[in-house]
Amino acid sequence: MAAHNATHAASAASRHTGSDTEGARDREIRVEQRHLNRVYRRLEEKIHEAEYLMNDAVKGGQVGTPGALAERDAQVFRAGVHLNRLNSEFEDFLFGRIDLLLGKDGKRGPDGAHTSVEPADDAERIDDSGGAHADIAETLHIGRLGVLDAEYSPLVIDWRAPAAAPFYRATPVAPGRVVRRRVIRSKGRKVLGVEDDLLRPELTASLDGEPLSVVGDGALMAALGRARGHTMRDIVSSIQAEQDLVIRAPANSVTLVEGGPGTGKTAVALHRAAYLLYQDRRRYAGGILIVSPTPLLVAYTEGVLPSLGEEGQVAIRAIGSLAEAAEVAQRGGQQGDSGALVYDEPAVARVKGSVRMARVLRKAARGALTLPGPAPVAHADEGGDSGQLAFDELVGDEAYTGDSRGGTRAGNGVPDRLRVVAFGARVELDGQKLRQIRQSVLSGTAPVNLMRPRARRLLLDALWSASGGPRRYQDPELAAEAREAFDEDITTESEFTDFLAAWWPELTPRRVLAAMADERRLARWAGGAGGRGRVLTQREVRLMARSLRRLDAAGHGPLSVHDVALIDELHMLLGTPARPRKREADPLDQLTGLDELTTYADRTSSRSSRAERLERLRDEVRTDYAHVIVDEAQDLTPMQWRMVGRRGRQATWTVVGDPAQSSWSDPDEAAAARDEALGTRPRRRFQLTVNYRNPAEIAALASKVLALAMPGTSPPTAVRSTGLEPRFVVAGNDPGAVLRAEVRRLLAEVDGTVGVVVAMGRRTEARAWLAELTGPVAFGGGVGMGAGAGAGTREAAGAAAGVRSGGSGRQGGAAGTGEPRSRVVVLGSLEAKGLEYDATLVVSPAEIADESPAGLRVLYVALTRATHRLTVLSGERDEPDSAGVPDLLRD
Ligand SMILES: Nc1ncnc2c1ncn2[C@@H]1O[C@H](COP(=O)(O)OP(=O)(O)OP(=O)(O)O)[C@@H](O)[C@H]1O
Repeated sequence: MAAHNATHAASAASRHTGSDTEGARDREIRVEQRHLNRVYRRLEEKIHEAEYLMNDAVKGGQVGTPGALAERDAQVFRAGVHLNRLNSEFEDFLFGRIDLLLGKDGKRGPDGAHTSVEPADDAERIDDSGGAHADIAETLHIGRLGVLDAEYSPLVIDWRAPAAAPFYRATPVAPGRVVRRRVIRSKGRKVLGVEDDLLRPELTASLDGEPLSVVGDGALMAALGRARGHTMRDIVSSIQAEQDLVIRAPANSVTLVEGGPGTGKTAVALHRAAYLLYQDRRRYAGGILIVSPTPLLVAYTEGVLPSLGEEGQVAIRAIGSLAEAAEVAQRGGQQGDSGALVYDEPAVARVKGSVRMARVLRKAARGALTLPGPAPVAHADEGGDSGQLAFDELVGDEAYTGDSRGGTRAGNGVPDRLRVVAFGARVELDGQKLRQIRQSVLSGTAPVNLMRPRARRLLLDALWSASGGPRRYQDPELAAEAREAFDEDITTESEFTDFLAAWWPELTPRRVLAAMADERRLARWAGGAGGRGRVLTQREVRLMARSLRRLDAAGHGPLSVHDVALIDELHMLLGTPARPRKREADPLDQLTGLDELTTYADRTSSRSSRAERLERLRDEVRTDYAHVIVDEAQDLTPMQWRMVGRRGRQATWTVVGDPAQSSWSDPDEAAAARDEALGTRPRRRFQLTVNYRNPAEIAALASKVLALAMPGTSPPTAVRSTGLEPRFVVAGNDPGAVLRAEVRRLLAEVDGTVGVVVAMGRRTEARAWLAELTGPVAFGGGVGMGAGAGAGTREAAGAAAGVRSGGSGRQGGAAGTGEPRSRVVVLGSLEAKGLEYDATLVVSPAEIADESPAGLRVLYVALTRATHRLTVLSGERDEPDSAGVPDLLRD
């Protein structure tokens, strides 16, 4: 390659940023418009082809053999899918273009583009004065789907194809063949704008004999400056090189991605899912699971994959709705299918999330066999200690001491004696014998509900012995016959079947969890083997038992986010029969080859509505995903890692997170659980370093908290600056009035959303303070710590998610109307995870920091949510200085 000569940089390609910008821009827009018109003409041809195929197939299948009919169905289906896809208009179907030098070899890939990454040796010419010149040898347009023209030349390259990689990867330091990278903004069939990056400024490049034109300031800034919508947008047109490396990383292992706030981890995770499906659709037909921390973040992000043409095989689930839907959803309650929305207070969350719970649950799953039959529903008082459950006075295994109060039932209502009549004689097993049998069965390792057949067999053996049967029949054959008749005699008697149902009941995870609301019982289950080594302290037992009193005896009632992992663990220990998985065969897999214009979304969207598909995903018990993506991985507790791990035993993984934002108090314990979930698979690590969300002014303030929370950790570099410093205000005697005034101020300053982030325990109060603001305010999903599920409705989650876009909201919708109703969101600090707002108002940093052992890291999250403006409101506890700057945020 010829050496680059910096002295020619100024005279290189013609950059239009001055007064001639508009003319040049219009000219370039016209050029791209012509190309887009060609693309749409080609798409229309494909639509006609598809329609023709469809009609032809329908006609051709009127008569014929079953084989011909099947062929017709396949053809009709395929054509329908085409039509469906082609008819769906993208906001920006075509979004990129790269102009390339001649490649090293002349080889072309399947999409018709040259494959060589490096330029040919003679791609550049050096003139007498040492200046480098080159002709553009190849121009590629990048879009959401690949389109070939009638001669099989590429009109549009799919963004995930190898040929599109240079669009994302090329930098001025390592440009490869790329001379100019262009981002094209279009809506439907109309090109609205172009932004260029020149990657070889030292080169004088020409295209078709004309100097290469360069318009605008570059793709990224254009993308970041654009108004944001109500939900997360894809970043397909401005993926940066370090992000692209993650998106396209090979998936045969574990991809671990770390990066500070706003570095695009969530965006990258979503694009990676789309990329993996494109790369190997057959392999990922097994499904991709994306685990998200909150329903709010799910609602915010779930539109990204459909915008990339993918959704059918990707399930985005909040960690609180990951367990089997039937277990999590409460009947007749507020939760519906949003999963758990209740947050436990930090001390309780710490107990429930700890890996020690696995030992407690193992004991509970066995011990719960001696719970009485379903107790009458008794709703506990949510608020305090007064909630007593119907089975509060009951005791567990210790009841079996041969004391047979009440005939055949122990004081706890569980039978402690079995009396049956066989062959006309009464046969009986006493409490001690029954205990022996139970212990013998429980010495096995099978799930408790699946041990019942063995328990039944041992009971029959014991009854046979007690009846004297073995002594009466010397001849083995006669003995076997008599035993068979004996068993049949007994097992058809209701005494026996009723006994078995009560003595070895089928347990549900909810019921066992609810049983832990009894402090004495829980203390026993948490007692450690042989009374040695208590698993939970007395205080932990008390806290946990109290938190479970929101469930009735059968386990109905709202689950907390942390309860869900316990339910899932119990599900495994009990072996509640799983509903069969309704796995869909991909009908196109059987056809030859996949057309460049189809995706799985095509194939499914013609068959069922999106809602139905989501419903189906929710109903499935999936333990065999092909790839698992964990977002905000730093927040998973050890028990949650166990739950997620069970869903990806055979999977490859992508794990994205930021230790500095972890709300979990014991990162070492969580890391050990994570390692166990990921097993011995090799790891590939990536670091994202650029903050695309926060302006430098806000990032600088947040980095002060980072220095306290994680000394020695470098914050990511903010990519832009607004000149707007964070504002500090002291609440004084009337915090409500000050808060309202500050919110009004922010509403006037930004066009879009305002997120008010408060300590979890302050949410109800903050909501009341803001209720006086004109119009109601949307509140974050979730409910008060340990309180009822008042605000945890789907509507609240939806409303909050709907306005939480973090963009300026100028794109229209309620955010653009100036109505406070849908522009202000009140969130607890834990609910703010992953979200972003145009402006954020953080109320009392000290209160947020003091709320849990991980409080400083939670505060770091709160301070990094704003895309434009940040206000910090301090109370006395914050010890603000004369400028209102709280102690925690001073230098
Ligand atoms: N390459 C990019 N081009 C345009 N916008 C981008 C790019 N990368 C990230 N962004 C934007 O930056 C914002 C932050 O991205 P994202 O939420 O994925 O970051 P994150 O690392 O998950 O943050 P956090 O850790 O705070 O949750 C989003 O608005 C996203 O669209």
